[in-house]
Amino acid sequence: MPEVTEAQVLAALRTVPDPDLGKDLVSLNMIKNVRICEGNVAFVVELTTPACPMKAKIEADCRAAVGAIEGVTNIKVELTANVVSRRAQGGKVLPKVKHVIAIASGKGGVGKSTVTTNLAIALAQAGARVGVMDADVYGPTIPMLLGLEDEQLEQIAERQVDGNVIPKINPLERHGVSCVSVGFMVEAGQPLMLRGPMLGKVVNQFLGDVAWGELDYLLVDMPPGTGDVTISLVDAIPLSGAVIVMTPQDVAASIAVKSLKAFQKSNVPILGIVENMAYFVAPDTGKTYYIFGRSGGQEAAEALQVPFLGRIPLEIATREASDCGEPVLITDPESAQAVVFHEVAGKLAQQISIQARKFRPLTVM
Ligand SMILES: Nc1ncnc2c1ncn2[C@@H]1O[C@H](COP(=O)(O)OP(=O)(O)OP(=O)(O)O)[C@@H](O)[C@H]1O
Repeated sequence: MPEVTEAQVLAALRTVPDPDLGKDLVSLNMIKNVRICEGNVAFVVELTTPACPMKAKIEADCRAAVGAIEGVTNIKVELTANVVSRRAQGGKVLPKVKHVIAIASGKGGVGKSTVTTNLAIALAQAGARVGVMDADVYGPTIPMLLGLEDEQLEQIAERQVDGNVIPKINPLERHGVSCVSVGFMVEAGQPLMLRGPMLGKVVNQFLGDVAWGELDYLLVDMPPGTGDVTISLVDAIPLSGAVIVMTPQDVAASIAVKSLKAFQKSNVPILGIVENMAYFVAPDTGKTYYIFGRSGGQEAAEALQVPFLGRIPLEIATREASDCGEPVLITDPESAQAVVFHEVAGKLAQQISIQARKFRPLTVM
C-alpha cells in the first residue's frame, strides 16, 4: 500500500472550492491540522461562520476528494469556524465584536424585532456568539420578546488590557443571546426625549459601555424608518452591514427602498432583504394565502440587486410565542417557522462572510 502524504491530501483539497468565496479551501487557508497515520487521514476545515449553510456540501466534497487518493482508508473531517471580521482588530468602539449588523425596516410593524430576536437565537443555536442591542427608541420590545422585561442591568468593573478598571454594564442573557436595550436607559413608560444626533451619541456610548465580551455577531434592532434618529445611529455605530425587513406589499417595498438607500448613502453594505409575513398556511385546510401580496421582497431584492435572504410566513404560534417572551425557536424548534429562521440566519451569516472577504481578503481576527 503506498504511503499517503500531506502534499497529496492538500492537492486533493485544492480541488474543493468554497462555493461562496469562489476559491479552493487550501488557498483560502481553511484547511488546518492535517494528520496522517497509515491510511487514516484527519483534518480540520475552518469555516467562516458556524451557521454556514454549505457545511454539509463542503464536508462531502472534502471526503470525496481525499477518498480518491490511493491508500486512504478512513477520513475524519472536523468542522470548526472562525468568523472573519472586516473591522480592524482593536477598533475603538466594540473591539471584541466581529460584526455589528443593523436590522432595519422602512416602516413600523413589519416584524423587525421578531425577526431580529429569532435570527439572533438561530445564530446562537448554530454555535455563534451573539448579542442583540435594542436601539428602537420608539418602541424597545426586544426585552419583552426575550422574556427579559422584569430584569435589571447590573454594573460591573472590567479590567482593561492596560490594567485600568472601568465601570461597565453587564448585558442580560437569554436563550444563549446577550441583550441590552435602550429601554433600560429610561424608566418604564417614559419616552426617550433626545433628538437625532444627540441620541446617536448616547446610544453609541451606551453600546460601548456594555461588557459584551467576545461576539461574532451583534444585531442592532434599529428604529423603523429613515428619520434623523436612524441616520444618526447609522453614522454613530460601526456597522458591517444592514438587513432590511419588509412585508411583500408594494407600498412596503417602496418605503423599504428608501431605507436601503439611506444605508448605502452611509456606505453600509446591504446584506439582504427578508420578506416577513410572506404567506399564511391555514392550519385546518393547508391552503396558502398571500395576505400582504406575493414576492414583493424578492422582487425588490432583484430590482435593487441585493441578496434575498428568504421569506418568513405569518404564523399564529410566532406571534403567541413572542408575546409570552419565549420565541418560536425555543418553544417549537422543529416547526416549519423555526426551520425558516435557521435558513435565513444561514444566508445572512453567508453574506456577512462574503462581504468580509471582499474587503479584507484572508484576514482573520
Ligand atoms: N412572521 C410573523 N408571524 C406572526 N406574527 C408576527 C410575525 N412577525 C411579526 N409578528 C407580530 O407582528 C407584530 C409586530 O412585530 P414586531 O414588533 O416584531 O414589529 P416591528 O417591525 O419591530 O415593529 P416596531 O415598529 O414596533 O419596531 C407583533 O405582534 C409580532 O408578534
